[in-house]
Parts: sequence; C-alpha cells; structure tokens
Amino acid sequence: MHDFIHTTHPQRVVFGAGSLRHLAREIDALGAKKALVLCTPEQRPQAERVAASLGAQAAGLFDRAVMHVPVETAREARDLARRLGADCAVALGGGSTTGLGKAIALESGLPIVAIPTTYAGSEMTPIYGLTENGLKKTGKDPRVLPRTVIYDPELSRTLPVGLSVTSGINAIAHAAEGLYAQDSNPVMDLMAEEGIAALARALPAIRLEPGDLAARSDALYGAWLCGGVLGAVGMALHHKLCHTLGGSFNLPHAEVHTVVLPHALAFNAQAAPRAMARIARALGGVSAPAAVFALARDNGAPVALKDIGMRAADLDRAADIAVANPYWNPRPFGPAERDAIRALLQRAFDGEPPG
Ligand SMILES: NC(=O)c1ccc[n+]([C@@H]2O[C@H](COP(=O)([O-])OP(=O)(O)OC[C@H]3O[C@@H](n4cnc5c(N)ncnc54)[C@H](O)[C@@H]3O)[C@@H](O)[C@H]2O)c1
Ligand SMILES: O=C(O)CCC(=O)CC(=O)O
Repeated sequence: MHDFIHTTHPQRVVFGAGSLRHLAREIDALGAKKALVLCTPEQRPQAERVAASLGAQAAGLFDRAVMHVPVETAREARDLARRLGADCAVALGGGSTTGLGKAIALESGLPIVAIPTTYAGSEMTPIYGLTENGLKKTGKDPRVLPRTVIYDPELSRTLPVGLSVTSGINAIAHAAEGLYAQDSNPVMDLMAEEGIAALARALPAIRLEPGDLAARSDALYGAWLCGGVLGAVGMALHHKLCHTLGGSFNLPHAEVHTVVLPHALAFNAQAAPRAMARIARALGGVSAPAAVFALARDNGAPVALKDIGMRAADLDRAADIAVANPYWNPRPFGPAERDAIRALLQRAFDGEPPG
C-alpha cells in the first residue's frame, strides 16, 4: 500500500549532446541579462569559451571554485557578481563549482544555470555546503536550487577516467541510499534503479573509451536521475560517513564515496533487503555491496581508504564523529554501534571486500 509525501522542485532541465549552444536562450528565459561564469582554475579555458560565446551576456568570469566552498571564496564571488552587475550565475563544472554558485544564491538570490561536467548531482539538489574555519556545514534552502540545468555530455568527455568512475559511484550512492530512505516514494525508487543501471552500463564503456559519447550521455542521464533522488529524499549512514571523512579528514569527495559505499551497504543489508535487491538488479549482480565493490575495483577505482589519504591513526576519531550525530538509517548507528562502525571503517581502510 502506498503512503508518501513528495515535493517536486521547480527546475528546467535541457539534456543532449551539444545542448550548451542553448545557454544564451536559457539565460534569456530566466529574464537575465548578465551572467557571471563560475569555474575551477582547471576548467578556466572551457569557461572562457563559454563566456566568449555569450558575448555581451557575460558579465565576467570567476575561476576559483574549490571543493567544499570556503566562505571566503563565496564572499569574493558574491562581491564580484555585485560589482559587475551580474543578474545570474552560470556554474560550469562539478559539484565544487555548482556549490560555489549555490553559496552566491544563498545570500543574493541570484538564479543559477548549472552546466554539470561530473556526475556528482549537486545541480539537482537544494543542498548547500560551506566551510568556515575548517568546519563544513550543510543545509537545505530552495533558493540554492539551480533554476536551469544544461546537461551536455560533450563536456564530460574530458573528465579523466578515474574521476569519471568515482564520480559515477558517487551518483550511485545517492540512488542506493534513496532506495532505503524513510521518506522515499515509488517514483524516486524508479529513478534510483534506472539511474544506477545507466551508470553501471556507462562506466565500463567510458573506461574503455573516454570519448564514447553514447556512454557519456548514459552516465550523465544516470547522474541526473541519481541527483534527483539526492535532492528529494534523506540520505543515511553512507553519506554521514563520507561527510565525516571528507569534512574532518579532507579526503577527496568522489573517491571516498567509492571506497565507503560497499561497506555502508553491507552494514545495512539485512535491514533493507528490498532496496538491496533493487541495487543488485540494477548493477547486474547478486549482492549489492559486492556488485558495487566489483564495479569500482574492475574499473580501476580505489577501494581502500589508506590509498586515498586516510591515516590509520584517525580511524577511531572518525568512528567517534560519525556516531555522535547519526542520520536516520535503516539500521541505527548511534554511540551503541560505535564498535561496528569502527570495524566497518577498518575494512574500508584496508580495502577488504565488504563484510
Ligand atoms: N550539495 C550537493 O547536493 C552536492 C552533491 C554532490 C557533491 N557535492 C559537493 O561537490 C564537491 C565535489 O564535486 P565533484 O566530485 O564533482 O568534484 P569537483 O567539482 O571538485 O571536480 C573535480 C575536478 O575535476 C575537474 N573537472 C570537472 N569536470 C571536468 C571535465 N569535464 N573535464 C575535466 N576536468 C573536469 C574540476 O575542475 C576539478 O578539478 C564536494 O565539495 C561535494 O561536497 C555537493
Ligand atoms: O557537501 C555538500 O554540499 C552536500 C553533499 C551531499 O549531501 C552529497 C554528497 O555527499 O555527495
């Protein structure tokens, strides 16, 4: 029997190879005249081309987006937008750049056009993250939801294979936790399963041929679906562990998701058998945790926290932080489960298959 509440976010999505050419039209459709283009330093050449294509519609370029959005960077970008008279922001890049756009929108209300070039999914969510004095806080606000999202798979062809695989598994993590979320609903479940299946098809093909446009399109389609799930329902143990490891120990975002997901799923397997069956089906495997582990390992992604910058000496503190303010999870993980979480982290640290 169905019993749910679902809020649909007001957002326009333009999807397709070459759809970047619609950017000027989409800025017009927002009623905006001058866009501040945002990017990371690495993506400046790509962002310059986008700004050039906008001509007089471009107010300027800010190229200092970095992971986890330091408040100082957000302030600088917001000040620049004001000085240039920008009335919208174009965020070209992954979750870090979208996150910077969100930080600008949070205080200024400036509409964002997001052009995602990774599979992180931030463009589909009203979730923002900001880092101040080394502490990352996250929140939800409808103002930060990008008003328009342009998904152009051509732009993700340059995403290195390693980051393509880990970012794809970051997306799968949103859908996997969505399938056992307490506030999920049948439509989110369909999106989640389809999103996981699309990414599971696409990632091995991208590893073989990074420029494969059909595979890039499939991966971005999966990322869109998985991002939609992240934006609509609550996340659980896996995201809590990744926020702890990323926020307090500065581990790289997509990689940490990739390493932790099989272990978080194993921890939850008995408490969420239907979700596990759907995840396994989408991945074409028998067991959800083992299938995620194999997807990572077989496509050259890291499977051990020790290989992505975690120190053994920090595992105890990570377990303490993770259980101190637990998220809802199908299997509770408060202070009473601290030893089980510590054991999970040890397996993830060593790169063992999920227990
Ligand atoms: N708020 C949310 O809903 C949400 C969701 C997911 C992630 N995030 C946040 O996003 C951040 C991580 O985002 P990410 O994993 O996308 O990484 P990222 O945005 O930091 O990008 C990683 C690197 O890849 C480069 N890159 C991106 N696309 C490229 C392309 N097509 N070609 C070549 N290089 C490219 C970037 O310039 C950067 O150097 C974290 O801070 C995370 O917390 C937020
Ligand atoms: O760090 C944020 O902005 C929130 C990230 C989030 O909830 C999704 C993720 O961890 O991939």
